[in-house]
Amino acid sequence: MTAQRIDGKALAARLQETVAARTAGLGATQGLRPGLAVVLVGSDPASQVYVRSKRRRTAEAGMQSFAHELPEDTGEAALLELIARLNTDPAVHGVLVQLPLPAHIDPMRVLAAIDPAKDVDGFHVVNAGRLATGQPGLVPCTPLGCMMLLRERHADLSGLHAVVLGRSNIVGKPMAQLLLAENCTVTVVHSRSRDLPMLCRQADILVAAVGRPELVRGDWIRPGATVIDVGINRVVRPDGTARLIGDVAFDEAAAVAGAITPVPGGVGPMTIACLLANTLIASCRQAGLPDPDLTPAPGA
Ligand SMILES: Nc1nc(=O)c2c([nH]1)NC[C@@H]1CN(c3ccc(C(=O)N[C@@H](CCC(=O)O)C(=O)O)cc3)C=[N+]21
Ligand SMILES: [Mg+2]
Repeated sequence: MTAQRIDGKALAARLQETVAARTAGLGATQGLRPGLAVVLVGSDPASQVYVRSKRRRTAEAGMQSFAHELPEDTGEAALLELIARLNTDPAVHGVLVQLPLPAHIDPMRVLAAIDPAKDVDGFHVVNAGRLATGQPGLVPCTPLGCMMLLRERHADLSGLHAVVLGRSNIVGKPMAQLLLAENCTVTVVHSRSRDLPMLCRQADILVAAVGRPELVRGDWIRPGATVIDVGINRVVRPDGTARLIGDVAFDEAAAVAGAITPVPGGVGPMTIACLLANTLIASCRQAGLPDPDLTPAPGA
């Protein structure tokens, strides 16, 4: 048996197209142009690549992109001051501070400073609390993208057993909340869990988000399960070139699973498309407009 490959790159392109169409509509009917500010502190090369890619996709969607690149030795106070300015800037509807931050800056303080209405990462405790209590807010991009990928395979998740491997605030915990809201039975497992392979084998849906290259082997997968691989691990080949691998040993898992997302081309592209979707949603709410319809136009 070979699993269905869930194509995140194609789904992300479709979502981005829909977001771009709705963005153009907002401009034409409301004179409103969504704006996203992306803040990068320091010069971590991987972060620079991600941030550049976010800016390019923001512009492609017809949104305004505001770039703020601060030196590595920027103080926490200066960063908080910038966030305060972005919070009150009417042209800015979304604020994203790229993580990780340099060690001398407390990420919790920084995330707490972002206006929850502009928190397009969905990392503010107010948005985390809204998600946990079933109230409308902004949902973290990676788990939101994972839910859209799951919908490619499952019309209804009700009653399915979902196992989330990883308990981070940015993926594992919000992922568990979203699955619970879709009536899954949810188990969250992590590095201290006893017998990880046995626990993962219970999963109709397995979401791997631990950041350990190819931790999940073929014999951890229940036959026919849907596997969502959130891992983005950069590994260097013997010849010195780099490649990306997931948290799941793809070939082994694909031989057992019913459906699986690849790395690259799975969750990663959906994360950025959902960032644009969140920026559009935040813009509409700040303008007092209803949420945009993000289901693709017929034939798209
Ligand atoms: N405040 C904040 N918000 C984030 O959303 C955030 C962050 N900080 N820090 C870093 C992580 C990582 N992240 C990715 C986004 C897209 C891809 C992506 O598009 N990946 C492509 C491949 C890209 C490549 O080739 O390097 C793929 O999987 O196909 C990956 C990783 C967002 N992050
Ligand atoms: Mg991917």
